[in-house]
Amino acid sequence: MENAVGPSSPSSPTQLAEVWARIRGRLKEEVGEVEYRTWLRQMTLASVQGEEAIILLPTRFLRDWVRGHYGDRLRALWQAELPSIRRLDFRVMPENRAPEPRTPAVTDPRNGLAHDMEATENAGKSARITARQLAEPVEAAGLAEPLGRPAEPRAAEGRGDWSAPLDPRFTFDSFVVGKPNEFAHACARRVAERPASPGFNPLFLYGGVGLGKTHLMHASAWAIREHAVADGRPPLTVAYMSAEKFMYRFIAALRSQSTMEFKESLRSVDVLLIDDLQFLIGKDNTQEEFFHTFNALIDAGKQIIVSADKSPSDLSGIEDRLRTRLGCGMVADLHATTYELRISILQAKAQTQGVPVPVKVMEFLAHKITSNVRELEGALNRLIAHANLFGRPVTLEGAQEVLHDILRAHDRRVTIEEIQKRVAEHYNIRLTDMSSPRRARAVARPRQVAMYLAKQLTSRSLPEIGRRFGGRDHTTVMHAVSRVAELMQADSAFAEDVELLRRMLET
Ligand SMILES: Nc1ncnc2c1ncn2[C@@H]1O[C@H](COP(=O)(O)OP(=O)(O)OP(=O)(O)O)[C@@H](O)[C@H]1O
Repeated sequence: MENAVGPSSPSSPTQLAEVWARIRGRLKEEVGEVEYRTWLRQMTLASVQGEEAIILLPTRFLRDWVRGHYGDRLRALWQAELPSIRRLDFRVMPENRAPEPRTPAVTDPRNGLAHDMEATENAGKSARITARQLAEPVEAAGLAEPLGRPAEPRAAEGRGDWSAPLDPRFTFDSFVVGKPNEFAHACARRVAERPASPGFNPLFLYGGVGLGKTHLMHASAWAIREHAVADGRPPLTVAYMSAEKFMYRFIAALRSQSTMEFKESLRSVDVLLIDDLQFLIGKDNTQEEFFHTFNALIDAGKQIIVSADKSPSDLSGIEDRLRTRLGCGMVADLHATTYELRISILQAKAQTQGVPVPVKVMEFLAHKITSNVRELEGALNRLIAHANLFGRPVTLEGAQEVLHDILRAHDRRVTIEEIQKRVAEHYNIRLTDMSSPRRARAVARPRQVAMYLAKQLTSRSLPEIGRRFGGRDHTTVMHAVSRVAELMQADSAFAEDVELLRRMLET
């Protein structure tokens, strides 16, 4: 591995990794979590050679997109960190590289209609395929390929931009089954085999962050589509979107007086996947629209799969009639991972990447990173990227060094007192006001922020948090948490403030 040269070069691999982590962190702050997760999360730094940093992406489509949309910004961020870097070279990860295209990439992928079709065709599971393409004709679908091969790009047909791409990595093949997720997995498989059968419609998947809800949803959708193709049935339309996106599309349709079009486009799908339904809590109008869409699809014998962080009965803030409907199919939860499942997942992921990872390192990770699979996967990817970058094997010592920041965050327990102190300082109020009965907004809002952060950053229950804030009731805490979440959605400056506090508390 060649490091950067020049006066501002990092002197060690760890420093370079830190530079890269900072650049990613900044970009994430600038573009926001959702955009970052969609387009940028899969970037890997391959090497720094002289004036050039080489960045890898899993597909040609993503490479072109990232280069086209974020290339300049990334270069500026690199220059701010290491002025010696003058160029960025975006490449497709070698194992995913596909032959050059016969046709160029087409149209904006955000409209859910088209992308670098041939990259998808050639890269198989490594490419992103839009929901629209799931509905491509059978002849073009290629039965031999698990994901099918999309047809030639069509002209945009104005189906709206309500559907997001399914993630080609999220299949049943890549899902590791263990005790905590076996029931949810069995349900998702059952739905994939016989969609829209009574008792399994809707399928409601719930569980904590990063435990595989989205993965299972997408896996079902891929499989439903494959089965239809294999049985020679007409192609199915699968639409996937977050509840948040549903709301924004709905609002946009209201504004542009095109609600009929919105309704029709949604009601014409065969399978509807809605992620993170909890976002609709307190959004009564959107809930109502969703309720009607839901009923229309179920009545028409279409499959719906929904994910959320809580079971239907615990989704307070969602109208009763919708909660009842959501719970009337199959409800399956994903439990927190066990040590055994974490080890199995690490083994599977390391094997896919083709990099030997010593058992000791896997045990270490499985012991240390217990929160969710996303973090576990992220840590492993970082180790592997590091090993590739510097041409060294993965070792336990290396892992401790490379992951020191993640491990520190996991070792660290933020206390409610620290949160109160930090928030009080930030908003310039007295610490005692955290537990005082004062209700003036100048103190009530910071208090709500502190309650929200206490819920996010500690494992304390709502009643316990309430007790620490001057003996308040758990419903007050609950209200504070949803109010702050709502304000964060509506006011980006406020959201930034809260995120900043969270970061300060986490480090
Ligand atoms: N059992 C598993 N086997 C393999 N990979 C898994 C498993 N569970 C989760 N993952 C991986 O962990 C990451 C996070 O999973 P996913 O996005 O599905 O979580 P989620 O429950 O939808 O989280 P969120 O609540 O944040 O939306 C994904 O990369 C997914 O592939």
